[in-house]
Amino acid sequence: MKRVRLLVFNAALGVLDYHVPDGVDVEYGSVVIAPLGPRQVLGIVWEAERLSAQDVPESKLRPLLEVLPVPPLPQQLRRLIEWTADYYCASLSSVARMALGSMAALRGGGTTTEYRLTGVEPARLTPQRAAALDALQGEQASIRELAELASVSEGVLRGMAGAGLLEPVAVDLDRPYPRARPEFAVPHLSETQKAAADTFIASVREHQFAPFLLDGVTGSGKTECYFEAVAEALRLGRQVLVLLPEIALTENFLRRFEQRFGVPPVLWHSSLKSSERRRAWRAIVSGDAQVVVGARSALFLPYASLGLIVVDEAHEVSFKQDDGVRYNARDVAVIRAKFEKIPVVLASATPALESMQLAEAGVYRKIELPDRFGGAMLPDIRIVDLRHEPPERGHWIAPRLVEEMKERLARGEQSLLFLNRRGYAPLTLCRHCGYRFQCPNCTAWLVEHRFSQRLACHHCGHEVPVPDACPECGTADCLVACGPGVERIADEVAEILPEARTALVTSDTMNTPEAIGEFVAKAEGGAIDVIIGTQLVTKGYHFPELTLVGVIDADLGLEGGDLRAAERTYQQIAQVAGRAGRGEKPGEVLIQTRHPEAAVIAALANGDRDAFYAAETESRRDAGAPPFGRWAAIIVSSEDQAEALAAARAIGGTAPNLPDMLVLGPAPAPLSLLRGRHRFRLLINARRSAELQKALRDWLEPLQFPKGVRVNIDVDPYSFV
Ligand SMILES: Nc1ncnc2c1ncn2[C@@H]1O[C@H](COP(=O)(O)OP(=O)(O)OP(=O)(O)O)[C@@H](O)[C@H]1O
Ligand SMILES: [Zn+2]
Repeated sequence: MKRVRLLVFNAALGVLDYHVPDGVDVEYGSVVIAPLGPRQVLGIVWEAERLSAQDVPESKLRPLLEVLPVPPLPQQLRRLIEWTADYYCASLSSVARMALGSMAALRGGGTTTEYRLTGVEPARLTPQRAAALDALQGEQASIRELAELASVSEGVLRGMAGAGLLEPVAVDLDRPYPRARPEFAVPHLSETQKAAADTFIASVREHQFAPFLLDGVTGSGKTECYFEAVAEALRLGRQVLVLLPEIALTENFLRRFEQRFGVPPVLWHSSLKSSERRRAWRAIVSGDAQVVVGARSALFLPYASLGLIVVDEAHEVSFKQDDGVRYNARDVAVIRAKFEKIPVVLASATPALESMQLAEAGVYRKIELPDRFGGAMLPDIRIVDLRHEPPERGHWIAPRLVEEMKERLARGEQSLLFLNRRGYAPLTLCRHCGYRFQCPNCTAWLVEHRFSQRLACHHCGHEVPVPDACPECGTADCLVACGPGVERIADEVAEILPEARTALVTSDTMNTPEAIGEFVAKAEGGAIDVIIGTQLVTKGYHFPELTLVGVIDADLGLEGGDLRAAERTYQQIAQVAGRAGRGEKPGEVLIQTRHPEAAVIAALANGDRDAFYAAETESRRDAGAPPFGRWAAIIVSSEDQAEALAAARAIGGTAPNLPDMLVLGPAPAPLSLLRGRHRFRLLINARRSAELQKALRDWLEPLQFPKGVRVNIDVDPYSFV
């Protein structure tokens, strides 16, 4: 090639042509450095006919500077990048960026320097050094990462290195990962499990596109089944990608994986240290990484020879990314499998309605595991009607649930209380003047956190200490906490069962792998009597002694204008209920509600999943909602309210008039102020036949907005705030 077209990592420019100097070898997919004005830019060599660019005469082309020493991005991945950009109305470069690791990873292996404590403990220390010594026990990372961990400046750490308190360690960036062993601990599968596993194994061997919906009740052994497919891919020397919805779940997964295959898998997520990131990326690209477990961002990496993708807890909404490229990793995983010609397994006990529909239509092959493993029964589910059995004044746990918890404690069994609300109380107000604490940057109340003694915004992170007096009227000791968060429930448990050993499980308390690991070990070892947690404890865990689950407020998720509220409530409660009675003892679930008549609550109480899906399907069909119709959202925001409104009106005013597309709005978003930006939304409801993305592009591309305005398109939105 003498002339190449590059996808460049510069949002404004996008595509540029360059000259290839003599003696330089490039292929499609090569990652290169090119000159751009006085600077340099990273680019990927792309098929010229697939990207339109300005025609520049040969003589004006500037030469490429360098081809980076990494394998070219494979063709299947380039097609996936194009598909994703097209489907989600995103720029190619923003999608392609997710395929590349750090610049350092692209530059090649070698070594990097990390630091760790030497163990020297001087007699006298500055408070900052003392704090750093405490915080950095057992850690090894770059100075910058350690500074962040210890909340001190890099200067302090450099000083400590100079004083011999920290020592440098050379880290080989390309050191290989230990090899996973498919025969390390082969389980004895039940007949149904074996049939499922054999189907997956055959499919891995075939190396053809095959989407599966693994629909198995909680505790049926879905993991064991797809592990057999992983084993087969390992035997064949192909790579496997397992996507999990949250980093918090990886800890548990790592342990199970290690028990089965003898070594942990390769991790990929946003909080890896830079050296781990480089090592993982390079191993993924070379094919050395056999099994990669990650959050959604692992989906776009340039695997050398992918043989299988698993999306576990595939119904989880966190597979949908809500900033940057607004893609749904579950859906893109299926598309990737198609381009790679491999099987993809979507595993869930509560599949999304969209997935069920695709299975029914024969697009996905449904594999069912209708029973729990080892003869365990699904738990008994009962309703506590809070209108007839209210908790005591100022309390949140109804008497019947209290009694059941006491019984469990007496028998040495575990209980789990679920409330999907972090903090102590969602609203704080002044008893004297009615003042409510609100976030200055967002349309949201500040949530009280008792442990940290702060009022915090869960949207932007704004925090203030809890004041002694009302900031409005100045009255002292007049603030009241309204409503419960998990911290408040934990207080109540301490009051009613003072002798119980409790664990509070939220993203505030379980924010490191160590904390999660410690919790799991304690819960499994019977050192915890009552677990109180948010959605973090609803899935993935297997505690055999856990026999009681209490849902504190089943109505919580049904409030608000979310189009998937009923489905989400169903999934969340069915999942948390699924933690009960997984061992030999039967489980029981009590659901506290004020709306026992609501279809979703009734379906849960009757254990009638089909009834729920049938009712939900009908209401979606009536509303033209997915999977029967499609939604897209346009979110317009600016720090200036008038500017945002004007832009939203301009968009609304030029809305296309198409027979298969209905445009609603603009209207102020429910979160009309978020991180200091004023927000307006338009919602588009389209028939399946509509060319939705094309219509959106034709509509929005000609429009021009002031610099401060952001216009985001959200195709298949999950968030309606
Ligand atoms: N064939 C088997 N042999 C031994 N143990 C098994 C087998 N199948 C499942 N188990 C055990 O049963 C428990 C439940 O299995 P697993 O966690 O895979 O279920 P799951 O379907 O993923 O459940 P959930 O959806 O609730 O997370 C686990 O502890 C698992 O190790
Ligand atoms: Zn805020």
